[in-house]
Amino acid sequence: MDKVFVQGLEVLTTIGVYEWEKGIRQKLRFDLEMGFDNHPAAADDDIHKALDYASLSQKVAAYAEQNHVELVETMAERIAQLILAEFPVLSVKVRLTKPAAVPNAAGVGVEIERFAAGCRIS
Ligand SMILES: Nc1nc2c(c(=O)[nH]1)N=C([C@H](O)[C@@H](O)CO)CN2
Repeated sequence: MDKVFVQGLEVLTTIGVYEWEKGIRQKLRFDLEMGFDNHPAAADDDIHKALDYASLSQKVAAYAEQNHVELVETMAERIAQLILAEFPVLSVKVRLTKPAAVPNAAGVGVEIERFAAGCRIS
């Protein structure tokens, strides 16, 4: 399956389990990979037939900045559902890193993969 990806999309937002985290903004890094048929866009050299990674990145960043949750799991799930709802993708993989959460770790986080209805390959 063809892919369109967004690597290292950084967003500042309020996220965390602990009280001290609810009054600050922390950096999140999104790595996104969407299953999408790139052939029609390539055949016609037409952005309207492509999955516009700029528009997708803007929507993901705006959502993450404006919506505050406790868990990275929750944010990753909501971002996956947002992409599936708003873009004609077959699948989406969301890797969400919280770079400064654990001292001496370069990053911690989660990775999930979700599929559009009827697109699950087992
Ligand atoms: N599986 C998770 N573990 C933890 C999370 C989380 O979102 N998912 N969050 C925290 C705290 O918010 C942490 O990031 C603060 O340093 C702890 N564990």
